[in-house]
Amino acid sequence: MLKASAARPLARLTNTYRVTYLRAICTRRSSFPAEGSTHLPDVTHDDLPIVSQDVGQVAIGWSTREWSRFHNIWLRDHCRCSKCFHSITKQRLFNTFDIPRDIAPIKVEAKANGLEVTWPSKELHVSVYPWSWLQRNSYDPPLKRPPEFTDKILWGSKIQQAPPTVVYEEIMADNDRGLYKWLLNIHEFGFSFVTGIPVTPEATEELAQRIGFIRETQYGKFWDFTSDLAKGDTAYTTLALGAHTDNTYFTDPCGLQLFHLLSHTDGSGGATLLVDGFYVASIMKELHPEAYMLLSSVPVPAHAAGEATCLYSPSPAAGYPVLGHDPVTGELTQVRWNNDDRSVMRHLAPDLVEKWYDAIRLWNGCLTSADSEHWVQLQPGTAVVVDNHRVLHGRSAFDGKRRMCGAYIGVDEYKSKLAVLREKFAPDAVVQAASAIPDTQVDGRSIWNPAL
Ligand SMILES: C[N+](C)(C)CCCC[C@H](N)C(=O)O
Ligand SMILES: O=C(O)CCC(=O)C(=O)O
Repeated sequence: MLKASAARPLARLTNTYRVTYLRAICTRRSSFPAEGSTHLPDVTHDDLPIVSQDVGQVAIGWSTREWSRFHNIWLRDHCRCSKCFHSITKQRLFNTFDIPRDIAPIKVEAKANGLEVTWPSKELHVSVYPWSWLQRNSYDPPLKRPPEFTDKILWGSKIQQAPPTVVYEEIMADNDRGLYKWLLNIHEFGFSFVTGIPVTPEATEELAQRIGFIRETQYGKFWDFTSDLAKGDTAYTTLALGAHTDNTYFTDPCGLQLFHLLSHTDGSGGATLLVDGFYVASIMKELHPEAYMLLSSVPVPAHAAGEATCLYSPSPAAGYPVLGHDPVTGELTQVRWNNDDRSVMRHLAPDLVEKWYDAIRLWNGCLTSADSEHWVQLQPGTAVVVDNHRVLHGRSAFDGKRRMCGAYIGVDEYKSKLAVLREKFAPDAVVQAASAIPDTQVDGRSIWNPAL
């Protein structure tokens, strides 16, 4: 258990690992502008905001109490007229560095479609910024934003009462509705089962490719494996594997991992373990904040060295902390944990060694608790996909002949497909509001898409 006396070594940790903002995370005190400090006002055409020019800035009065200020250079840099922004490729066309540092509008006007700014230039140059886009991107102050997307649903062992599941046929249907449901499951729960899959590697590979192209690694592209050590990894044995995330030895661990048990004969065991790393991290943050901070700041080196032709370790070589956070919002964004693949802990300050081992002991205790573990015996025809940045997986030991197939999908491919399906099935409020402005929707994608 970490004692108060850990404060002194942690002070050194503060310097070494820039723990200042991490400390804010652990004590739930954000050093970031408090999101939601201002309510998102509702702009309707009959009460346009008040706009005015300040020194170097444009001020927008959403209501008597709520104002936003945008720097002139920021507004000019974000012009999305057809001369400044390629409406098909969605790339910036003009040279940001041609903007005079002290640029100031000739005039600013509140129009039904948004803020209209006329800039000094040889030929008339007018920029239009939709009100909803300005509200979404207000930075001075940040305005309360509707939830970017559906929230994550943290779960423990009780998930077995209603595990997220989609039927194969739905996913494979051309209308993409089943595919969207599947990816929403993964976004919300960090995993999803798929039932009704033809029990072949070919059908399973086709299923994986509905999300995006398969991520090839030293284990091959689409894997069809058994306990024959065909590859130099304990996954290719009958051994039990504790809860882990894959690819801790890669700088960029895969985003999704799909497993489909094709057969298991002449033996038993080989049950699949799922643990919601975000759920377990939330418990650690509440019960063991100092341990949480260590797991969030001490880098953990890892390697994959079982193949003569490969010797993987991440960049930087020190690796990454078990718990990764968004440097802007401070939210937990990634769990990286595979104690079997962990390399020599050569970066620990001497007086942190025991504290770090205490921290991972607490972490392991929470991971392996009955409240966290969801065990399931996969059957041929049912696959499981896990978000490898959140959900840990493992398996019990087994004997007999066990054939498992599956694939990795890169995290960016997964998030890109989900974003494209969102455009189709759950268009963003800003995009909807801006669609009234002509020429903003090109090739089915708005130039005001919040992802740009
Ligand atoms: C390719 N397949 C998934 C079968 C095996 C992957 C090897 C697992 C490795 N120890 C890791 O944690 O990344
Ligand atoms: O064989 C299994 O069920 C899972 C193996 C595993 O954990 C892995 O390949 O990362």
